[in-house]
Amino acid sequence: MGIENTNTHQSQPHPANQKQASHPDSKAPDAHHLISVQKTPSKGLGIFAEENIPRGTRVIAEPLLLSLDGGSEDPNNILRAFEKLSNKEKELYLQFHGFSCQLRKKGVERYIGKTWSRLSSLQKKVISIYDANGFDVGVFYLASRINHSCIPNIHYEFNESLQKGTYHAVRDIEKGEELYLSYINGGNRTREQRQPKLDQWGFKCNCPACEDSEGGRMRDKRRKEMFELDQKLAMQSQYGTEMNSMEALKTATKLASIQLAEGLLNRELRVSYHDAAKYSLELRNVKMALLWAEKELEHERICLGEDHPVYKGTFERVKMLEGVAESSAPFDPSIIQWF
Ligand SMILES: C[S@@+](CC[C@H](N)C(=O)[O-])C[C@H]1O[C@@H](n2cnc3c(N)ncnc32)[C@H](O)[C@@H]1O
Repeated sequence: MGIENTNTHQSQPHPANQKQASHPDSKAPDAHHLISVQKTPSKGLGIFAEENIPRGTRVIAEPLLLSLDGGSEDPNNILRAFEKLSNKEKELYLQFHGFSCQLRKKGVERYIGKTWSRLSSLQKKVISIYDANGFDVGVFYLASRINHSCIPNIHYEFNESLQKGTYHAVRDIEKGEELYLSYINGGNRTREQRQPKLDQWGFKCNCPACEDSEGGRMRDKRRKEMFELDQKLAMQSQYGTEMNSMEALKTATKLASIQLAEGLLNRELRVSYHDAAKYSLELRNVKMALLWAEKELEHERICLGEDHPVYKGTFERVKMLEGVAESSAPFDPSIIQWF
């Protein structure tokens, strides 16, 4: 397959595709040999599967290229982080495409005390590259090339113990398919709620959940249903007054079943499994709680991997629940606090 770069080096492969020579962490225990960076028709560069990628594969595990110390709202943190990079790293960073929306530019002006137009062109470039490519803690050299879809096939999470971002396939991905992340927590949100958030990245999403077609409208109807279920669960978790435990359990399991049917296999599904385990325990049904907690654990194995601290925490909880399920001691309500 042809590999192209966006700008002046058309005849050169994208540096991230020169796997042995240029990847900043070529010893990473991941499967980045299964992917390549390519030009897309309308989204700039993107990442594509060069082979079939089975569900659960850790496609990328990479350290940050630019790591933020402090929040990204304050652009001074971004400028300071850039200054700390080596010349080679600065060169890699400056290859990215940048975009800052009007609202962001106003925020930058407040922090820096200068109008956007009076910033140096380097300052504007460094900030807008961060805005278009930063994934919560910084910018990744390879993974920041992954485009957005509201039905993503990849899950991103930062792994503190590895000090790397990990990117896992949440379903089987076929050779030739593009890899997608969700840039927002939009699984339980309608198109109208998602797009204003995506405006910050400067594009209109055209994924199957956003397209203006009968299929897109059906998906949106189900997102509306998911949003309502999610809101009920959020109120329940905050105030505990919305429903009784049985209704809350039914709400969580209904939400999980719609998420599964819609192919939403990311963070939101994990939360639904977790809620289902919690409300099963409130009903003092330890065996059912264990079944849901095992689903949560399996989901985390797929999305995060067994070396992630969150997976390890859930693993411990499952072990404790197994012990409780096997014990003949009376139910101890304090175990509900595990959730
Ligand atoms: C994290 S970067 C992704 C890589 C980028 N395409 C590139 O060429 O380097 C985010 C930028 O990619 C583009 N992008 C990502 N997802 C998109 C989508 N679904 N539709 C159109 N553009 C998208 C937007 O320009 C966005 O600001």
